Amino acid sequence: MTRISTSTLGFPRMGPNRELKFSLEKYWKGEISDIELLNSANEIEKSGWKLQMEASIDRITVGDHYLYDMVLTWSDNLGLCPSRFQHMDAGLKRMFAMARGVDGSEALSMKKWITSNYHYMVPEYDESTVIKPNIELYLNDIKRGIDFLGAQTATPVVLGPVSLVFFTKISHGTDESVLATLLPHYKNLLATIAEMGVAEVQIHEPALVFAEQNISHLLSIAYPAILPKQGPIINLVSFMEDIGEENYQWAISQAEIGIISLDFTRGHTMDLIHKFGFPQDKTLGVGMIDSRNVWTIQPEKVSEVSDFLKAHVVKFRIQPSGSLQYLPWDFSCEKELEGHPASSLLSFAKQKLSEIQMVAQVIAGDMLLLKSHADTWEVFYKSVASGTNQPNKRWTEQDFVRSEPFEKRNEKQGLLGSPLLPTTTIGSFPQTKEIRRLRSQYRSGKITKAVYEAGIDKQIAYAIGIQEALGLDILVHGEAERTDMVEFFAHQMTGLLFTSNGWVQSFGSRCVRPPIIWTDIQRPHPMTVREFTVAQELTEKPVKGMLTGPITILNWSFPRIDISRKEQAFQLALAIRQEVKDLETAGCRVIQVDEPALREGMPLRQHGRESYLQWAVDAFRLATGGAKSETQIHTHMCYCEFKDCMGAIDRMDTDFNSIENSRSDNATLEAFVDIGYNKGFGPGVYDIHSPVIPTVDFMESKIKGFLTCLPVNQLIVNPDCGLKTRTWPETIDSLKNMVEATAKVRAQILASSISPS
Ligand code: MET
Ligand SMILES: [Zn+2]
Repeated sequence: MTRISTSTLGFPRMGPNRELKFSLEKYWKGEISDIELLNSANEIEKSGWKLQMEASIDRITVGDHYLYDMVLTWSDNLGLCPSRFQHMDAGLKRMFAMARGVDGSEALSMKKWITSNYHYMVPEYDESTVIKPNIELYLNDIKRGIDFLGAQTATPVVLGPVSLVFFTKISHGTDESVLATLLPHYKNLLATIAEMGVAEVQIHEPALVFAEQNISHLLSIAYPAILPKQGPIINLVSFMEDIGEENYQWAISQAEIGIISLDFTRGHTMDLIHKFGFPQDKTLGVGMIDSRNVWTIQPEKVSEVSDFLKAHVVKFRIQPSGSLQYLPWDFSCEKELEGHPASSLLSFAKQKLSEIQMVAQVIAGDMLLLKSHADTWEVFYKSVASGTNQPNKRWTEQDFVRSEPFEKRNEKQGLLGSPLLPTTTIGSFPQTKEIRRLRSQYRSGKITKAVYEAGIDKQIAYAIGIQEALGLDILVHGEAERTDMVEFFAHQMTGLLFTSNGWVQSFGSRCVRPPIIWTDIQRPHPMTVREFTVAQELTEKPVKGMLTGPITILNWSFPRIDISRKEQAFQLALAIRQEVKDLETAGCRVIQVDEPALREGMPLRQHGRESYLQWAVDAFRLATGGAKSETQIHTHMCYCEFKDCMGAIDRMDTDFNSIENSRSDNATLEAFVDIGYNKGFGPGVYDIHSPVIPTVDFMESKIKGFLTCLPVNQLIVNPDCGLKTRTWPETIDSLKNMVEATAKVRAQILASSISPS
């Protein structure tokens, strides 16, 4: 059997026990120095290299152990720095200032990374930006990689120039002009790397998958200008989707590109190869090991790709579909899952390395190995009731529709006793040390359930007291009992698994532990009714029931790969639907079902979008459609572009929609106005990520601005998102100003000094 070679495209950066998170947080507090931070990061990187070496991976990436985010590091490497940070010397302090803001200089904005729950920092290029590379640290990292792994194995990663331009917000010049400024520096960089003697360089061009946004002219300008005629083989890397016909044809025609790495887990990569062929003199990087899901590859997929490669491709290698950064580090730490029926099929980053080798061996002809892999799946199937076993008719057409249209519901609901422009918040209040201690003591069995619940109730009472004192109109219980808005619900449903150490980076030092859907989902008991009741008994004002929607739970979990996402979303929706009923029975008049991840799950390409939005919105409607007309259903969404899914948002048919708005220059608000959105609407009046207290004037003018395009009875006043990352003093001061700003606008309306449209 010939051996098939293997490669990786990146490894988790946080470390086996989130070491990087803790080092970063110490560094930001000034407790450790630059050197100490770098030493800690280098140790983590080395342990990742070791695992990959032990798994005999042929090409292992180096220079990609980003301390915060790849796009941020690369913009910093090249000196892409907006004017407000230029007073700082290049280096770690400046890079973190760009990520987190400093001395009143607002941080770069943060966006969700290509259909995932990872976030990147948006680089900015303004009139004062001078491209001035600062790559000493990077070259040092490469050198360490070569010393550790050898020049044949160590494979430097570079973020490609076209992607860097594509992701940059350019306020001075054009894509072409910024690209032209960058190219000489890329050329030098690649020449410098070539001199270091490595066998291969990976140029990551994530922008390639945005095939509908025509970047091929940028590619054609960039690549001839930067690639060295001699030196390491160039591996052009893409992930998250196929790269579309135009980009594919461009890539296969580039003589200087020796390897093309494509995603075989999403999109239609095989169709592209089928249609246009794959050149015999190039190597195909077959990204068939899913870097975004913990489930091990299905045997049918191995056979399908294997047959395809034999028929169409001469030279290829096996690799993950993208960086393994979207996965936790090592499944074997999950002692509590030992012996679980799913455990032999779950693979974290370390296990993915063996999976790569397993697949490579099967494709090289080891059919016994394939058989034993198929047997593992069979054993699993025999031991679980899978989603396909559920009876078909679990819902009827009517279950997706509220019993009356919005106008009728609106009449019945009124403003629930609130005045004009009701004020509210998005759900969570500051997660103090005390709350975190309470939860962790309960988790570890140090305190009883009764003591824990009494502690939570104290927090609820405090939150209600504050809201009453501030004069807010629709109150929340504050979410003190929730570590995370998905984990909290998933924990109480059957069919989902939890890890104790399965952390994945979401942004900066923040990590999440996505649940793993392993079998049918059910909700055996009410999940939120106790806390709601405690809160509602303390006040005459309406308390919002607070739920996470089915699409967000699905998108922030690792779903089963052999059951459709739609089926899994509907199962989650039915569970939420029961909760809505129980909240109503407990006297809840307003229920907010959060869907911040609706947009993020939307496929990149137009043709996939419609069907996704169809079932995603259906799932939301299945979750909420059973609510009585008198029950006001709210939703909340944040930190994404809404413009291209407005129809879907309208179809969700919620009574109110509170959305994040302040970081986007009212663009979101305009998008709602443009489609003639006629339901209740709460565009955020202040940015909750900033420690700055918004002034009364600032919010008063925001609200008045909203009133120039929306009728007053359609508006609700709220911050951008939940307040759990803020402190109580900040929260109180900000909300006090928000209520005061609202009161001023109300008074002006009543005195008719402004006439709402
Ligand atoms: C990311 S959206 C967060 C919504 C949630 N209800 C909260 O207030 O934290
Ligand atoms: Zn939010």
